[in-house]
Amino acid sequence: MTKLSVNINKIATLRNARGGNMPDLISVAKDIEEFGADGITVHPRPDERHIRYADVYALKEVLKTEFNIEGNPNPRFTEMVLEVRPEQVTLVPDAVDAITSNAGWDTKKHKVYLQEMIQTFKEKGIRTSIFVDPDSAMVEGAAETGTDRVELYTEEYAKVYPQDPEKAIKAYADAARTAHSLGLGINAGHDLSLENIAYFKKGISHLQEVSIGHALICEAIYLGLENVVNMYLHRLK
Ligand SMILES: CC(=O)[C@@H](O)[C@H](O)COP(=O)(O)O
Ligand SMILES: NCC(=O)COP(=O)(O)O
Repeated sequence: MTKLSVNINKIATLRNARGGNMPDLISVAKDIEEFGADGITVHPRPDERHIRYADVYALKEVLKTEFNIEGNPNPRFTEMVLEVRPEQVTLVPDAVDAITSNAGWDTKKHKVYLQEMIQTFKEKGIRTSIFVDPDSAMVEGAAETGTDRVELYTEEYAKVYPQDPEKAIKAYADAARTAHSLGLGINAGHDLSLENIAYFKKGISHLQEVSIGHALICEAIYLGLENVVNMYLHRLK
């Protein structure tokens, strides 16, 4: 069984668009858990353009499933994660102005830094995961940091999948084999969707968890649209 952690960044994006509290992030997270998801993921960014730091503390109070906090472990992020103590922290090397995550860690170059950060989080009992490209050398570097898991950055898979699924999965299957042989747990995420998730799951053995946000929220809007349009039409009769 692969766990599904729903990334709710986009719910916060929508809420922030009007400055009020609609949709209510906390209620949505609780509902997502009720609907059966295995966890909730958030990725607070320094500009708080979607998830706010205050949201993270509020979520911790109510969540019953696994809480996964993603981000670049700058001092503010690190302090928050250590206070909140989620089940999992996923370290992502995103630049302050990045529109979204766009690369995995160079685990060789940043090995000492990552070792220190991983130890800091693990001392508080927080499971750790390092965001990496599907590159066995980077997975090996991650293993040397002492992390519990890696998260395979799946944007490239999602991009290539529609033209050539076999080509799209190859590097990920190799990287996952390396990770498993080194005793690392395997997570994956970024641009996974209803279209590409089943093939990914089939091709990656020992896939423990996927975190999915952007496509899942788009799909939820689209799949709910006909129903809601009809509910309005009914009220306008
Ligand atoms: C770590 C990762 O893969 C990201 O997909 C992420 O958490 C999404 O962040 P945004 O919602 O800010 O694009
Ligand atoms: N770790 C990936 C994640 O949380 C969600 O990524 P996306 O589905 O929003 O691209």
